[in-house]
Amino acid sequence: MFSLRLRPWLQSGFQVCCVSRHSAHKLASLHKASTLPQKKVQSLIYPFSQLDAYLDRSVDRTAFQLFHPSVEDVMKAEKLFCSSSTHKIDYHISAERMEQIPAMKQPEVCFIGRSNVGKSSLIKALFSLAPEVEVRVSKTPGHTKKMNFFKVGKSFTLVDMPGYGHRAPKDFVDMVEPYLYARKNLARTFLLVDGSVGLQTADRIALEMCEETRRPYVMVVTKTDKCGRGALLTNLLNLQDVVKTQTTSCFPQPFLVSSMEFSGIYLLRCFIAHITGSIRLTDTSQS
Ligand SMILES: Nc1nc2c(ncn2[C@@H]2O[C@H](COP(=O)(O)OP(=O)(O)OP(=O)(O)O)[C@@H](O)[C@H]2O)c(=O)[nH]1
Ligand SMILES: [Mg+2]
Repeated sequence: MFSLRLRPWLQSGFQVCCVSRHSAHKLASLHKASTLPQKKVQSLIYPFSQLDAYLDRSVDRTAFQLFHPSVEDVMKAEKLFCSSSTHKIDYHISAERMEQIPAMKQPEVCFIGRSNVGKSSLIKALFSLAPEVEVRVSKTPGHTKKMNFFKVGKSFTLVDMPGYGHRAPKDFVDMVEPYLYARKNLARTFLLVDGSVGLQTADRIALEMCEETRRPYVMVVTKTDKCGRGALLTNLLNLQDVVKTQTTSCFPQPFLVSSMEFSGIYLLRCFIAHITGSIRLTDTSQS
């Protein structure tokens, strides 16, 4: 069904990545990345721009570009992700139960998703400008066992959650659900879905759980470097249809990221800075 919405000449074998993994570590900062050709910088900041050309003209693109800040705003947000003596980015605490988490004033955002979907890798990529912050990632599903809190100065807190599904902690639901329902300063939940395999049954269950909480959440499509454009677009359109027809609290724009190649990381930093009230966007009328 979705193939009708892709350009017929799209070959699914083409990789989405535009940057070799070799140079990926240099891309932690947009300042450094801006030495790359303009077109590459654009597609690193706004990953959807790479896919746009492969979509049939009949497809409505609006939802994919709702949050489209200026490069200046993206740069402004980047500063928040750099540690300094007055703005420390630090691991804060780990907890297995809601009662173990102290109340905090600063807004919080959390990352949930299936085991191995790339939650910890995404937080590590977001914190790549503060490499002293240790975020553990692993090839083995079920690696993150507790809710891990990271403070970004006095601006906001990021929470890395254990995954659900394969090898998830047995008490995952007891651990995470009360947090999603009751955490007062939770500004947004980011629900991660693996872009190379698309929406799975466990993802649909998580989506329902997010809907039940009636709190705002956002879909993040991970590992966009891992499959061809055809497969990624098919999975993305499928997800978009689910968001459009079956959700009420989900932000209509899914965020595309590759934590390996930093694509989409700058935009997500800016979105987090924006929704936590940490920056004021200068100009959205042109976007
Ligand atoms: N190709 C590719 N691999 C990725 C990406 N993000 C994560 N991975 C890989 O996916 C595996 C799992 O990554 P994690 O970040 O530990 O996943 P997680 O969701 O935190 O997993 P749990 O803590 O077990 O729930 C690791 O081998 C990562 O290197 C990505 O953007 N691209
Ligand atoms: Mg993890």
